[in-house]
Amino acid sequence: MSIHSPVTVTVPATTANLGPGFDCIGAALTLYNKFTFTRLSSDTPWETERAVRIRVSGIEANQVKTDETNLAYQAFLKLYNQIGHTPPPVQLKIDLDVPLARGLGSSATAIVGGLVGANQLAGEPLSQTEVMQLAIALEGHPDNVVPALLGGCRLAVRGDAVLKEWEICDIPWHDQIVPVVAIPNFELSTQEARQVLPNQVSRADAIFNIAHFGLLVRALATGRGDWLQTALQDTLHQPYRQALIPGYEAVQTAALKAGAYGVTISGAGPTLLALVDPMQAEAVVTAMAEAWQEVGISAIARSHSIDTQGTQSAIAPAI
Ligand SMILES: Nc1ncnc2c1ncn2[C@@H]1O[C@H](COP(=O)(O)OP(=O)(O)O)[C@@H](O)[C@H]1O
Ligand SMILES: N[C@@H](CCOP(=O)(O)O)C(=O)O
Repeated sequence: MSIHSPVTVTVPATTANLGPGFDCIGAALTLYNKFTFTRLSSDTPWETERAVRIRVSGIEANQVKTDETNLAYQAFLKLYNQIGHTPPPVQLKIDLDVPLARGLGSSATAIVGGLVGANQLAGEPLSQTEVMQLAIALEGHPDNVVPALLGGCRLAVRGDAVLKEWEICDIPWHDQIVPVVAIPNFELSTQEARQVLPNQVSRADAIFNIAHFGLLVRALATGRGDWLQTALQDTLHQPYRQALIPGYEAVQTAALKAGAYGVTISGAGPTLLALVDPMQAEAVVTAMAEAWQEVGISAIARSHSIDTQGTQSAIAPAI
């Protein structure tokens, strides 16, 4: 069997929405999934039956599909379809550190990992912007795939008659604002968490979110932690999703009591995100994990940094 150079794609987790920025803003975190694609020649027996062989390791590995319906492989196929080439048979190794269906962008890592891996194997026919557009189309919203691909905190604005394509803005994030995530041991799929949202909102709610989003962006840029509790308030998704997250109130209260600037749902949940001063990070981590424990739910809490690199790919020497 001849095996070509493996391509390893490392994709960061994300925390999307950041309160009032529903479906628009997200930040990459220093927590990663790895996707390694190895193109195989078509002269081996198993390859005549199956186009892909998938191995998954790391946390919750047994929950990830290992057949053709795997999301990273579907994204891989999408890119080949887009460029009009027949996808080669591949071996895909996935190493997981991002927990599934917790609001930390695991699906975004799979989509970005599959697209970038395919683009590399195909000799980079698509630009990063074209890959990003495919990723947004596959995920259905930009706020996790864009920071996963580009790193940092990113605002995505849909194109219109003037701006033909998505406009992506880098949102400055002050180094004295630390993200703490508290991840409970139950899943909440993004699909389920979107089903509870109303299709229409009132003018008052729209104005509320516009004002709070402006405050959020200024607070993140300037390090005005005292603005964050207010700035993270939202009327578009959080009021409807809280009921899907047992322990929400208790964990939020505990984090604020321990000194967090503010608390919000990470992505579609159930992970809760606290923004904190670096000196308070440890106390907030402990308080959030304990508060969840007290309502009978085990949880892992930890602080991260904002990943500024985005998705990285590396080609290993041919075996
Ligand atoms: N590494 C992966 N490989 C393949 N599929 C994945 C991977 N990570 C996540 N997924 C798919 O995405 C689903 C979770 O997506 P979603 O509900 O949007 O949650 P999240 O908030 O983690 O993105 C998983 O149930 C799985 O089907
Ligand atoms: N804006 C989306 C974000 C989903 O992010 P994820 O990390 O939960 O996939 C939403 O809130 O539905």
